[in-house]
Amino acid sequence: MSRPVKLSETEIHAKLETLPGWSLQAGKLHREFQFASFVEAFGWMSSVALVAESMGHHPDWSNVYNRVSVDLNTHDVGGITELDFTLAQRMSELAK
Ligand SMILES: C[C@H](O)[C@H](O)[C@H]1CNC2=NC(N)=NC(=O)C2=N1
Repeated sequence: MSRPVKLSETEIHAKLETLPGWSLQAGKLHREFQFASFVEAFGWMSSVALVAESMGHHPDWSNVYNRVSVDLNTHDVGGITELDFTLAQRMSELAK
């Protein structure tokens, strides 16, 4: 696969307009997800894990009971790329 391209801050802010709930925090795409229960949160994480593995692109995340805190960036280029926006979109869709 070709190396993903690091997006500029202007590009990131423009693309964030289309992603409700997500923001730029400490150079990463950030969102806090909340679910009805631990089982729902963990079930969502399991679904996301399959998507992430198929993309070869993985979230930084942590889970406390029914909440999951997510940060996305592309370690390989030290910034945010289209891969992060694609994963963010899939995460939001799976949480609906
Ligand atoms: C070789 C492997 O595909 C790479 O190290 C992938 C794995 N998952 C990854 N996930 C994230 N978030 N960023 C990466 O740069 C990255 N690189």
